[in-house]
Amino acid sequence: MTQTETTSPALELRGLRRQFGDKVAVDDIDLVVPRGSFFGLVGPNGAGKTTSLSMAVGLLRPTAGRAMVLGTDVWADPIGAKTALGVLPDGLALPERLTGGELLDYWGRLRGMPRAVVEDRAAELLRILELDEAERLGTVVLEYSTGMRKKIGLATALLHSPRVLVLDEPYEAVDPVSARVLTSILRRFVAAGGSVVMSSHVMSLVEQLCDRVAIIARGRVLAAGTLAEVRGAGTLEDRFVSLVGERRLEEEDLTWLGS
Ligand SMILES: Nc1ncnc2c1ncn2[C@@H]1O[C@H](COP(=O)(O)OP(=O)(O)OP(=O)(O)O)[C@@H](O)[C@H]1O
Repeated sequence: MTQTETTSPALELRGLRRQFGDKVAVDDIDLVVPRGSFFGLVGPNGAGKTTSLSMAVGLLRPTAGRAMVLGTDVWADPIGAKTALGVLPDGLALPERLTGGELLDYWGRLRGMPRAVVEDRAAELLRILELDEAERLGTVVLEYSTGMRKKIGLATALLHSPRVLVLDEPYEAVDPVSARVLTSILRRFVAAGGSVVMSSHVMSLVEQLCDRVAIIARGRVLAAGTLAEVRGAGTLEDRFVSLVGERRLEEEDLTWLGS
């Protein structure tokens, strides 16, 4: 490990910006995720969470700004940064005609991992994430349910034992039993010195898991800091709604529904 890696934040976003035509999806975001944190990124639909995370991990080129993983610039040294990263992107495009085990084998080889290590870890991940039955039946990813796809995506993120995990809505579509397993995995990962950045719409989950939070809306950071700093005296949901603004259904809205 280099000096920079031991002292730099897990993730650092500086002036990160992304435009799609005239639309500013991410508007000069600055965020620092200290090493060893469990960081939650929350915001309403279309806030810019996926766009920010995609730029942070080298999947989407920023219009401006920088993203650093353990001090390594993601865009200047993509291989260096990606070695340290485990990523669960939004809508992960997976090779559909492979079984989960074959997919992990392929992924491990892409990362240059020894075959035996990949085999052992893949078998363990499939068992722990309860994908082993599908594997035994030869189910290919094309036939996976939404939650199963999420789980095999998580397995690919974990396979090479990264130091920073960046997960876009990892709990979405995952059943409660598997969600508990995932929580144990992530907590153990952080306890062992890893760092997690995850986006979620489930405030209670973020409150339960994360020690640091950022609330973003319309491509800007509205609040960031420790969970206690961000939520203040109320709940995270209270703070979220007060910053983002509440929308109510008026009496005259949708009167045609159910009439
Ligand atoms: N490829 C694209 N082309 C044009 N606009 C885009 C593109 N990707 C994202 N956007 C826009 O950028 C904004 C931010 O989108 P983004 O997917 O980052 O939001 P999000 O916070 O992840 O939302 P959600 O919670 O609904 O997943 C939205 O207005 C979206 O329409």
